[in-house]
Amino acid sequence: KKKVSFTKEQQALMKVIIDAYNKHQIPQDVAKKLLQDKYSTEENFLLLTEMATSQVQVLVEFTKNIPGFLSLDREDQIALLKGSAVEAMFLRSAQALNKKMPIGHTEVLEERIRKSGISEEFIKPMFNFYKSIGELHMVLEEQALLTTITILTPDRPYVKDQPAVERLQETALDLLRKMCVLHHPQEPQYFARLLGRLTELRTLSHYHAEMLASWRVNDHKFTPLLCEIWDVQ
Ligand SMILES: O=C(NC1CCCCC1)[C@H](C1CCCCC1)n1c(-c2ccc(-c3nnn[nH]3)cc2)nc2ccccc21
Repeated sequence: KKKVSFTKEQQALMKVIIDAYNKHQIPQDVAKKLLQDKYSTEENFLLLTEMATSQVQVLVEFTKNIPGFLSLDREDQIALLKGSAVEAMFLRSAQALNKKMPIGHTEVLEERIRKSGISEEFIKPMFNFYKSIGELHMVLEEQALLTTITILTPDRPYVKDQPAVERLQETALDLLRKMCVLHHPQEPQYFARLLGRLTELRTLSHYHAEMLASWRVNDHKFTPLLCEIWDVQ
């Protein structure tokens, strides 16, 4: 069994990120709502915009707890949030679908999402991503670090001081690499597989504008915050 040791700084960083990740869960559980009732396409679209709006607020609070994030140039902080919001939403959605649920609940939830009103052509890549995340059986630390690494992506549009972001991301990557060895000792390629999901996530988020437009609703209404962060309307 490979020995994994963490420096004092890494232990402190992990605690801060886990506390922030736990604190900033989505207030009410969208999966529970979807399991309770069947909603119309209009209601589902409204639910999506409400959940996504609260998730962006949660994401902003979470990033404030990432050591070093608030020391970045303020415009770069905004560029990182804007650049990662959709990816963070799909990561959270994947975790919502892959959470342990009573027998049969996951299938009902999956069906409700397939029939929610999003057009067929996007269901496949979206569920492929959800399944590939589920197969990894990430522990909480890995989920929190993966979200952190997604936020701290240096090559987002309009980021001026990329090296400063790279330094922060590298710290989180070093920690994630060790976490993977600790929690998945039998899978030496696990860390590489995890990072491979970020490529799939970026591809999925390229479809996002089209996905939104494809919902069969009369009026695609968004909150002011989503208009800002999703570049819509
Ligand atoms: O609310 C949701 N996700 C929140 C999860 C927590 C973070 C913030 C987003 C949506 C549901 C909305 C209501 C209709 C069913 C889907 N959701 C999605 C989903 C579906 C389509 C788009 C999308 N984006 N652009 N066009 N469609 C995004 C996300 N995947 C989910 C997997 C598990 C649980 C819920 C899931």
